[in-house]
Order: sequence, then structure tokens, then C-alpha cells
Amino acid sequence: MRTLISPSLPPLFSLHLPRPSLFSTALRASRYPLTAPAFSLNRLPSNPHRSSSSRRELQTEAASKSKPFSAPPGEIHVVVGPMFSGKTTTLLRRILSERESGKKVAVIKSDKDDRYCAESIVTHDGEKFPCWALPDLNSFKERFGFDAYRNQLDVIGIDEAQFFGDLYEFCREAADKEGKTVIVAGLDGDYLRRRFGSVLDLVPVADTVTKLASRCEVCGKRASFTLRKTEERETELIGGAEVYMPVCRSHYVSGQGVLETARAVLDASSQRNATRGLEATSLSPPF
Ligand SMILES: Nc1ncnc2c1ncn2[C@@H]1O[C@H](COP(=O)(O)OP(=O)(O)O)[C@@H](O)[C@H]1O
Ligand SMILES: Cc1cn([C@H]2C[C@H](O)[C@@H](COP(=O)(O)O)O2)c(=O)[nH]c1=O
Ligand SMILES: [Zn+2]
Repeated sequence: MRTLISPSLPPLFSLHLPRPSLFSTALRASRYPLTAPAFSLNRLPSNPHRSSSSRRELQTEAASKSKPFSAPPGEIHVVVGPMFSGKTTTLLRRILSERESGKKVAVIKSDKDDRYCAESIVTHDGEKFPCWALPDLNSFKERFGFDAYRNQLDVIGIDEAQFFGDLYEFCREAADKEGKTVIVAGLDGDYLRRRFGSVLDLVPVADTVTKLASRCEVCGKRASFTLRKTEERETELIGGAEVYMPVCRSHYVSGQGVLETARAVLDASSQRNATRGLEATSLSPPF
């Protein structure tokens, strides 16, 4: 593997390029487009064939091209865990603390989650904070106002992040290019412990990742998983304690095994009942 940049030398002079590489070709073709902070304008190499005024022109041109990169870098913080583990509570605390320190904040949640209240994020303990309930994250900038987004917003909280298909693109752009701090709360896994939406895709671009735990409803131990108590099998199913319970690993494994069998039995019986005009109902937890 070849090291292209040596940390001990100034960035532009430290490239070891034995023959034209993609990097040097692009650099020549676009006349110094690399104006992100790592490539400081003061270090533009002096070219004996250029006058100092044409160097100044180059620097001005480069400075104007650097605008998209001129926002200070933002941050991405991801908070995951099963249901009832305190994700919304944690998001709320961090948002309040950012606001107390003078930052301008906004919170977004998926409009799919219509439990409790449409215009607020609400914890399972009833704490609330006003939010934008949206179908996707891309619509946020327009709804908030492009100007207000650019100039009057520092911190964005996102709750129920598993429901946003454009989560990864939105967060990366907000933090990398727009200098925003993004705090993301969502389920890492669904009721079958499969990755949920694109929350986990954020891990490589996140500054911090926190996995919270709840208490197992059966034995009181640490609960890292969510068990669905009803017969439904679709991935997305909005609900609270009437549908889901937090469980530890051993109660997930035993419960899920029994529930899957019960779902299969119910499927078969509902098919039989459908032909007789009856309907199957919900399951009881198998503990
Ligand atoms: N089985 C449960 N049913 C209802 N509420 C619960 C249950 N277990 C814990 N809670 C409460 O939910 C709170 C966490 O709520 P919240 O922050 O909304 O969690 P999350 O966003 O992770 O679902 C806990 O502090 C606890 O008081
Ligand atoms: C496990 C699981 C959950 N959901 C839904 C249920 C709730 O509406 C939200 C999670 O809310 P919380 O703030 O984490 O309590 O997600 C789902 O649709 N599918 C699932 O498998
Ligand atoms: Zn348990």
C-alpha cells in the first residue's frame, strides 16, 4: 500500500507521486480546486512562470471555489437501542443542553410515528419537545427555509431515524458540508434483530455511537432487544407497550421461538377461519 500524504510535511508538498496519478491529473485539469482546509491557500506552490498578480487571481478563484467547504465541520452522534431504552429521552436531554449553551436547535421525527402527539417528540415517560414531523429528511430544508437552515441552525435532532430512507445522505451532507451537529436516535434492529432502515450505515461517518439498554420485562436484567407480542410480520408496525416489550437475550431467544411458532399456527388457523368467516386475534407472550 502506498502512502500518499506524509503528516510531517505541509500537505501540498508532501505528495509522493512517482508518475501522474488520478490526483495530480485532476489537480492540473481543474487548476487548484482542492481548497478544503487541508489544502491551505497560503501553501499554493509558487510557479516561476506565473506573475504574482496571476497567482493572486488563482488564489481568489480558489477561494471562491472553496465556499462549499468553508462551513466548520459538524458532528454526527448516533443513539441506538431497543424500544423503551431511553433513546428519545437522551436525544431530548442533548438538544436541551445544546440550546442552553446558545445553539439553535431543531428536531425532526418521522411522520409515520403518530403515537402520542403529531407535532412533538414524546418520551414513554411523557416528556415533550416540539418537532417537525416529516415524511423524509430532504423536505426539511425547504420547510425550515433554505436561508434559515444555512444561517440559523446549529443542531438537528432526528428521532425514529429508522423510518427515514434518506438518513445517510442527509446526515453526511449536514455534518460534512454544512457544519451542523446531528444527533440521531433510532432503533438499530427490528423485532427480528435485523438492521432497521439505514441507522447502522451512519456508524462509519459518526463521531460517537451509543447503544442504550432497557430492563427485560420478564426477568429485569439488561434488555438489548425488542420482542413483538403480536402476530404481525411486517417490518414497520407503529406501536408501544401494547405491541412490543424490551427483553434480555435469553428471553428474546425463548420468546421469539415461541412467538414464531404461534404466528405460524395463527397463520394456518386464520386461513381456516377466513374460509369460515372468523378472524384470528393477538398472541399472549409465551412466559
Ligand atoms: N416496558 C415499558 N413500557 C413502557 N414504558 C417503559 C417500559 N420500559 C421502560 N419504560 C419507560 O420508558 C422510558 C424511556 O422512554 P424513551 O426515551 O421514550 O425510550 P425510547 O425512545 O428508547 O423508546 C424509560 O425511562 C422508562 O421509564
Ligand atoms: C421493534 C420495531 C419497532 N417498530 C416501531 C414501533 C415504534 O412505533 C417505533 C419505535 O419507537 P421507540 O421510540 O423506539 O419506542 O418503531 C417497528 O415499526 N418495527 C419493529 O420491528
Ligand atoms: Zn430476561
